[in-house]
Amino acid sequence: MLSIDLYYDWDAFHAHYQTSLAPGMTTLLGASGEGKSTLLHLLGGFLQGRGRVSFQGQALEHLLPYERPISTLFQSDNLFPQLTVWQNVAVGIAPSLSLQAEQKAKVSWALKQTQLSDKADQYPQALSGGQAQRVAIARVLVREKPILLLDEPFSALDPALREEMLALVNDVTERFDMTTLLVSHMPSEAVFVGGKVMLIEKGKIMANEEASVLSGGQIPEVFSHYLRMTTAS
Ligand SMILES: Nc1ncnc2c1ncn2[C@@H]1O[C@H](COP(=O)(O)OP(=O)(O)OP(=O)(O)O)[C@@H](O)[C@H]1O
Repeated sequence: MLSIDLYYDWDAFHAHYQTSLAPGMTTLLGASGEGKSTLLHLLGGFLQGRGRVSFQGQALEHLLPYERPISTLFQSDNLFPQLTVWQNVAVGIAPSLSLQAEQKAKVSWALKQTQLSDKADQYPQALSGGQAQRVAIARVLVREKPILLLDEPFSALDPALREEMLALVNDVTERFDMTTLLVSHMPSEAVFVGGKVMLIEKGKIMANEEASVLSGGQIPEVFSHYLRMTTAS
């Protein structure tokens, strides 16, 4: 269980995130500027907030980003352009890139899982957007961190490819019993991936429900305003 009770202030933005996440997929919805990315940055340790965050009883707030049991995937720029695909994954195990035989086998395994074995020697510039994000997912696999944070990583991809990537994340989450938090501004993504859905407004978690509530006949009132806004825009 990932337990969150975090405060963050920036000018007129006063966030107090209070919730807990069970293993599995959770999609974090909310309009622009409501505080989705801020929450991910606080969890990842890239922003300094106040309060507590713990995973399976272990306090995380004093840990540096690389010490936390967390991998983060951003919208873009997840790869090092000067490194090959293989090296971009290997760097998740050892920044020096000097790997033991067993670790090398793990990189090959992760590339196979993400269907990138034939791209191992290529550089990121030669990849499509979807392939580049798959490399980033392969690195997540070798890092073996139990928490995965995704900040709209597939929003630049076309809808079919986006679904393919979401299915891959879903599969990885299930197989490795991960706790995955996906930032999105598309309610349809929450329905597609299943699991839980959270709604954020002005730095507060307003709802944390089964994602199926968004596809049922009776959508909870708390989501109605947000859904009206997204369908209107
Ligand atoms: N370092 C910062 N510089 C400027 N504004 C900040 C900073 N940190 C937080 N904010 C404010 O925090 C609020 C939340 O921003 P955040 O990026 O988390 O929202 P978001 O829900 O992820 O939006 P979007 O969907 O547009 O990415 C914004 O209103 C923003 O003005």
